[in-house]
Amino acid sequence: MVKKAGVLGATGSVGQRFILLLSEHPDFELSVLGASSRSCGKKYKDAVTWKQTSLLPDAAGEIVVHECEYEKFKDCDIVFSGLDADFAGPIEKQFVENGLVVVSNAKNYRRETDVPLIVPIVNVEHLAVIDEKIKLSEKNGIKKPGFIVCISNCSTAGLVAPLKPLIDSFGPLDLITTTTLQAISGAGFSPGVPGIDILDNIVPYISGEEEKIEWETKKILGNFQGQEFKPDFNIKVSAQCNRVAVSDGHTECISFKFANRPAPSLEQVKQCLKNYVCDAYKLGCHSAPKQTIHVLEQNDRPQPRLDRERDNGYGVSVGRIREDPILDFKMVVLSHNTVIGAAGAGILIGEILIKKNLI
Ligand SMILES: NC(=O)C1=CN([C@@H]2O[C@H](COP(=O)(O)OP(=O)(O)OC[C@H]3O[C@@H](n4cnc5c(N)ncnc54)[C@H](OP(=O)(O)O)[C@@H]3O)[C@@H](O)[C@H]2O)C=CC1
Ligand SMILES: N[C@@H](CC(=O)OP(=O)(O)O)C(=O)O
Repeated sequence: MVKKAGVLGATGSVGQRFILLLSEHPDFELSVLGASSRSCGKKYKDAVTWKQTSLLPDAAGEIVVHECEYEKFKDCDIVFSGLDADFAGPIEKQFVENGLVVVSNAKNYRRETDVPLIVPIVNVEHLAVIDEKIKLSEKNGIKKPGFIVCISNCSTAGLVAPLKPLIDSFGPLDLITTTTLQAISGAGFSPGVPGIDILDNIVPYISGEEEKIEWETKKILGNFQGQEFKPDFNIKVSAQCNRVAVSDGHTECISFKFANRPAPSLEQVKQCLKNYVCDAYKLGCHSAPKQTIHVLEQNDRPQPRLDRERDNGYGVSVGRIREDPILDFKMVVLSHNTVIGAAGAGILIGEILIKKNLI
């Protein structure tokens, strides 16, 4: 059965990507849109400053935008949130308390010990916590409890995607370093990155980003007991983040060292990444990438403009895999920040929730 979907923050960078991905999606019907009081009461086509390279879908353009009040969304089976993090906290909390299922891009609840932080091509197993939550609520007489699932930071998604299969095959990592080259769309549209700052330039600072990558990686690569997540604090992660003049697609130069000796060979690392099939694909999810990790052998790839659309933006590209004279290996990773790093991840999580009968 097709599920009714709402979108919070529908006019923003992530929200617009949600609109594109939900229009003509076989599992979801786009039904309610929410944004700030600046947009509410207007048709979506009049409220939004559309910045996607695909045209605004006609049907979505006619939907009237509401304020982000849960009553307006009460018929939704799932609500995807692309809200500005300054406002997401209380809004999403109120939605969950009133029985709604929220899949959020905002950072506000990512560190809660009982909230799954999901990269849907990496740690689907963490959704077991939701299963437990639902069973417990049902025992207490609550039929359809609300819950929230958080989507990770976009650079964190690109980092953990190739590392998880390596950990599964060769054991834990000891050290990880990443230097990011992040696209402009990652900074959102209100106000967004001013042209004068980014043209002919690189900005070597993104507020809060390094801390998020360093912490979220440990939760996603960690475990859970009962309903509580146990981040893997044994992994040491160091991130340096830069904004570059690219529209979409975050690039990361990553180095890493395994905890166990001897480390695998270069060939074993490449083969492991090539062979990885994510659980979402095994579940038969519509948007799951057929090839989760694209291992590129050309010396000058991946490149954002050429490689970000692999598997419709749900696949991650990895190139220049080589031995590292300080750590074990280094490589360059490219992931689409608003697809597998944000809205696409949300949609894929929604598809997984359906497959697992959690919505
Ligand atoms: N861009 C990316 O690649 C990624 C973004 N994220 C996260 O996703 C979220 C959205 O980011 P992004 O799309 O880039 O941000 P934008 O600034 O582009 O969009 C923000 C959205 O929030 C709405 N909004 C702002 N204030 C309010 C309010 N007071 N009440 C209700 N709605 C409000 C805006 O509506 P209006 O147009 O009416 O002002 C707009 O729809 C953020 O939490 C961000 O950190 C996460 C991963 C990646
Ligand atoms: N900070 C990211 C996007 C983002 O908003 O991340 P988060 O959801 O972790 O706040 C970027 O600039 O590219």
